[in-house]
Amino acid sequence: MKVTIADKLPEEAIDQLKQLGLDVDNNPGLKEKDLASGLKDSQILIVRSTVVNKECIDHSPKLSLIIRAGAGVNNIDIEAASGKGIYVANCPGKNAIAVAELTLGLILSLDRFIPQNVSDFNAGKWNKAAYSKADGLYGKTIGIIGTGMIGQEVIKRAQGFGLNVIAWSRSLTSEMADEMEIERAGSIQEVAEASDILSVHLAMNAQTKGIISKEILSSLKDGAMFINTSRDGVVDEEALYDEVKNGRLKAGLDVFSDEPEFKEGEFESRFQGLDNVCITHHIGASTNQAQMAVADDAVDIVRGYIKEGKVRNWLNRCEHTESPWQLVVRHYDKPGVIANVMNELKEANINAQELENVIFDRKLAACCTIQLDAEPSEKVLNNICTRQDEVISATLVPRS
Ligand SMILES: NC(=O)c1ccc[n+]([C@@H]2O[C@H](COP(=O)([O-])OP(=O)(O)OC[C@H]3O[C@@H](n4cnc5c(N)ncnc54)[C@H](O)[C@@H]3O)[C@@H](O)[C@H]2O)c1
Ligand SMILES: O=C(O)CC[C@@H](O)C(=O)O
Repeated sequence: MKVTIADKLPEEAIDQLKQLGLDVDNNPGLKEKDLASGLKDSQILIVRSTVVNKECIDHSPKLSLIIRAGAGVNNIDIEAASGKGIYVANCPGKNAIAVAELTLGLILSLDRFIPQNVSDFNAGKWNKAAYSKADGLYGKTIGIIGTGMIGQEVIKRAQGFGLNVIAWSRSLTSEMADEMEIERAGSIQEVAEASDILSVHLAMNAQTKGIISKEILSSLKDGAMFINTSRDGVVDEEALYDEVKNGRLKAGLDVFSDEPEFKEGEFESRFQGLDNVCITHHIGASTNQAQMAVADDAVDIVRGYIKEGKVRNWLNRCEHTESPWQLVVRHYDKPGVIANVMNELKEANINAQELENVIFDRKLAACCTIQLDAEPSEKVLNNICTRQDEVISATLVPRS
């Protein structure tokens, strides 16, 4: 089995994949356009930020598993993968601490002008007067949008700095907020109005696109900080640019729309040269600790897939098959038993949507659970049970 790695992974992870007996095509320089012609003979693709588009998926006949060595999966066309029966999995939470650490770094940098201090120092300029005008963080309010893995790590660290935390998240309950010792808000707007710092930690998808709108940004206090370490698309970047250009807001960004796809080289951005903006090179996840944790997780997903046929963190599984019936067939463990059951269902024009076969100790008997899109008749059930040397029992259970 072949695995292609289209981004940089630690050597240790590559060695572990080889030890699993895989043919490893380690090609960290591959870009979206290189993948578009497809992966001719790879069953597994591991990427970080490299875009995996529909063309790649449509032209990769053997591809069966795509692993995002990271959290966000908006660089993978999941819909196209689902249409071709390709598993998509990610490594959630493994880089959350690293991103939270950077988030606090951006906040401190903006408050204490750290990048400008260093840059002036290196240019041989001493400017203590200019850099002695920080506000300080203690006792201020940070608003967190999205209390997933990263949001929660940011909250802990912000509390360590003596910041008050107010948060909005679609699944944040009062009980959870009490446990985290934070204030729960009813809307993003409410958070923005109360915050000196607004930090966004949402996944990027159709519902979160532009969710930090012009209105949200304009309801931030004068001089407030906006921090984005999630994805550029969650914020109305035009509105953000206007707010920082006119000096009303400060921004700390690890993600922005004209982020280069290449790893090293010259580039231009309208955010360059603004003193109230601190931008990093999409390095939220890029600590050795996080990269090792993510890579270990990716290898573990591959291991589970090739050894047990199971994909951990499988993201594009249909949550509800809507199959109204479940057929539970206890049977003797021998060749052709399930094929014969399936044949009876096929003759009755019944579709089996999901199927799981498990085997019992002593390897004599097994149990096959099949989700069906229609109710089999008595006759079909009797036909299945007729083969007494194969089937022990067949029980039909309604799923609703
Ligand atoms: N800067 C970096 O290097 C870096 C590294 C890791 C992750 N990220 C980004 O940060 C994001 C968050 O990462 P995480 O590990 O906290 O993920 P997570 O899955 O734990 O949290 C995602 C959050 O987004 C919310 N969300 C998702 N869909 C939503 C919707 N439709 N409406 C409202 N809320 C929605 C969830 O409720 C949750 O609060 C990732 O998706 C990724 O884009 C960036
Ligand atoms: O791999 C990276 O460098 C970025 C990863 C990050 O954006 C993520 O979503 O996990």
